[in-house]
Amino acid sequence: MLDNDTATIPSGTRESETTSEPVAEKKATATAKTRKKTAAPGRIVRFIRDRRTRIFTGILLICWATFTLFSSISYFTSGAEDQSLVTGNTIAQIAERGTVNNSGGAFGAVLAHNAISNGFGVGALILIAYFYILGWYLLHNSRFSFWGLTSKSLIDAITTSIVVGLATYQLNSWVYWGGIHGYTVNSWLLANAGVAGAILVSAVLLALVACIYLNELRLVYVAYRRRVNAHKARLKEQREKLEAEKRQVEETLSKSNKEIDGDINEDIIERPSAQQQSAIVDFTESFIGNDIPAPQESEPAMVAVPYVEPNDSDFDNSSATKTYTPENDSIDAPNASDVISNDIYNDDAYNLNDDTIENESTEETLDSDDSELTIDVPQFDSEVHVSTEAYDPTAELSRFHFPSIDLLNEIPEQQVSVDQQEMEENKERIKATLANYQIPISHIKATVGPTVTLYEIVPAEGVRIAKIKRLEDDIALSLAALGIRIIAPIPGKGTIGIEVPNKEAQMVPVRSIIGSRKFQECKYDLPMAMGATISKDIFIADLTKMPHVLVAGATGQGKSVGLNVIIASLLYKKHPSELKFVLVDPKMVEFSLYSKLEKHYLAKLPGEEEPIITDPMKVVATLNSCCLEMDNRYALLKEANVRTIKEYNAKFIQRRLNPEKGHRYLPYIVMVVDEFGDLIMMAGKEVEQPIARIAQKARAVGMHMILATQRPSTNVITGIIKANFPGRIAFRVSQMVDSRTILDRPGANQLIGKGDMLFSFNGEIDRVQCAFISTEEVENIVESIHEQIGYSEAYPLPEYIPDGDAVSGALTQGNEHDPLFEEAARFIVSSNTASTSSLQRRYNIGYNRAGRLMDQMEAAGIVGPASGAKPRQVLIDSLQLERMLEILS
Ligand SMILES: Nc1ncnc2c1ncn2[C@@H]1O[C@H](COP(=O)(O)OP(=O)(O)OP(=O)(O)O)[C@@H](O)[C@H]1O
Repeated sequence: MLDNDTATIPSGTRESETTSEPVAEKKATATAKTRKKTAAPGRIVRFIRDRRTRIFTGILLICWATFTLFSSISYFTSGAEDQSLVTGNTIAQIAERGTVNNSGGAFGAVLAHNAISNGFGVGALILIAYFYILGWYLLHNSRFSFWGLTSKSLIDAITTSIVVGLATYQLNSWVYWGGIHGYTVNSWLLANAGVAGAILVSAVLLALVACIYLNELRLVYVAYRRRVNAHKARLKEQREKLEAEKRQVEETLSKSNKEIDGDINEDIIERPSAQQQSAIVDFTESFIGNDIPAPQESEPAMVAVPYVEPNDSDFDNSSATKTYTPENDSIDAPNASDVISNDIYNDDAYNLNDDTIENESTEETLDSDDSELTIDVPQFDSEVHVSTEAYDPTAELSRFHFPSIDLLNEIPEQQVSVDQQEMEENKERIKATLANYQIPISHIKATVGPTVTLYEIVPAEGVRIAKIKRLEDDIALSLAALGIRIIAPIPGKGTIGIEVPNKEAQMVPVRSIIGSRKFQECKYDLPMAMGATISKDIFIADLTKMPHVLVAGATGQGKSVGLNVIIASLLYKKHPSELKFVLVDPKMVEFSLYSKLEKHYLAKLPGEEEPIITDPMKVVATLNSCCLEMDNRYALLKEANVRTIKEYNAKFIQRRLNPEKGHRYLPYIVMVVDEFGDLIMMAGKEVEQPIARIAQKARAVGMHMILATQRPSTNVITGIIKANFPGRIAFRVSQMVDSRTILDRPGANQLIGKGDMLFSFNGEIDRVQCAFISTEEVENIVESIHEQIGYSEAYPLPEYIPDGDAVSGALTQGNEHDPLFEEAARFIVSSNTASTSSLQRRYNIGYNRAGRLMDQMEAAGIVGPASGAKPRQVLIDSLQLERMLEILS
């Protein structure tokens, strides 16, 4: 430290050392003295600021404050007895004289007496608090304003002393509650300024304290208001909720009553009186308000008792307003916690068709002399009547975000390769060629597209269109260009089009299509962004309208790119809960990239390892399984009384379909089969049949198919497939006959390749330049989805067991039962309904397998024989079944 100090001696001082020794010595001594003086306060400050000093002082202050607090509290209780001892004696004398009552001993008694009676009265407690706060700050090494805290505390203590002193001035007490200080100040004020003056001074002091703590007071007030407002909002919300629920219950009741009015058989029905009905509403309301009444004999036992059943599907915590049903003959009494849930499914609501309603939990019949209801209500095909919150299919993956558009490459628009001169020359050639055949034209206009330029001709009056059409080859010859296509006439335009390929084709980046406003705002159910038309319009088609698409084109013409664009555009628009793909790829390389989407977007057979199907035999099983899924979906639609998947899902979202009855949200399923021709060659009819079934029927249940093939020959695209695939995409094919197979007309053979395609739907043909998506872009999209949380597994397709194969043969011939036999038998017996469709739905199996199970149960004597449309009879109970299963095993 000293060394350092020496080092800072000014240079002038050092110079003088060399000139005169004695002067230098004097100066050095003086400097050292000054330095000593300045070093001393530095050390003190450092000592005070030292963390250890602060902690120790903090502890000391807190101990001191605690001792003073105890002594002061003790002083208030025992001070009167100690007063004579404390007054006029030193601490040593008090200790010598005898026992003091103060818990702080002689010292505590004197301390408290001086702080309270001789000091600030109860205001002394503020000073104790001051020591606590000070000690706390020091202990925690917190930054604070010492003088601010000290002055505020003093002002508080003085104010308290004066205000309390005035308030207790007349009080005949052993202690000055405002201390000597308060008493003296008030004596002076009362003597000189009167009572008004003394009150005014107290009021001014209180106002001063209020101003000092204004900010803190404001914060307290704001916090208080916030709590009050939050409480009000909560109350309001609860009130609204209760009102909404009450309205729903009333609506339901009135609907049910109307139905009852219509159908009740007068002989056996006692209709509830108006009084009973109002009691019912009250009863139901009290449940909704979580206030569950204990079952009482006089209470009307009637519909709409909310209850919660464990739900094994997506609908955890949902409750159902369930009433008496023929199956359970009773109502499960809810417990308080059960009733908290709001979601209500009530497919079963009002299926009252038996007599007395029983409360199962209490084993008591809820009837009384005047309120027993004997009701026979016809079974309605009751979809739901009460719904609260809509079901959100995306809830399970609510944090899923769609791939960003930035994952797609931004490719600057290329220069259009058709120059003005080329265009003019082509126009002249077309005119000249037509003139050679005496076809005058009144107008010609060119539109430059990404791959072709369209020359639109308006022929002079009286010219026959067929005449121009016949000149296709002549015009092509005169233009010396390949791939000329004549559209005569252009639908809806009244002109004739001649498409002439550009010398250089322009690529259409997928980003320009998917990122376009048209696509982003597109409301199609399954939008396929295809590319750009000749007039550079963005071309989007809705797969649900197609509803199945056939894609054909010679090798290397852009099929795979086209399929990737379709898949990518669907991924950009559909949430994983809304769409599933079944990807079939016999080439094994085209769709392998998508395997990472397994837990988000893919559907596969149970137990299947690979999410992309490559083995032709597995393709057969998968397609058949898709047929089962289609059948199951139809069964669900039928039960829900709707015709399309959209109506079904809408009903399900409104919670009008009970998941416990097998209903579920149905995602669209898009099956993409690449190299369909190879599959037909390998598996023939086995592949064709399920494809034809799906193509014929699956549209309504949201299952759509895209088949791609290099060989658009008639033995691949058979009549039955063609008839059921109205949407066709043709990339370039080598022969006109292939074009005819795929499009029913020539044209695809005149395309120029590299994504140049014809899109045909319902007889209308559009020439489109397919958007280009690179493998890297596909990878980016897949990766951005893969890295997000998905479902626990791929969407399970129903298990498919082929008819007549080894397994099924063994099952039936060798008297061996289906692996599901025991489970299914228990299900049938416990539910007391033996219907094949219920097995189908419950186990997600096909009709054949469910039928086989039923036959096996019939053979085992569990169910009776089939009797037309009626369900079979269940012949045994659970106990008998268990005994039978034991014997069978
Ligand atoms: N829309 C497009 N825009 C620009 N170039 C394209 C487009 N589509 C395809 N191409 C080019 O054509 C090449 C072959 O395309 P693609 O792999 O899709 O052909 P394919 O018809 O699937 O062939 P194969 O049947 O042999 O698999 C691509 O690598 C690409 O260079």
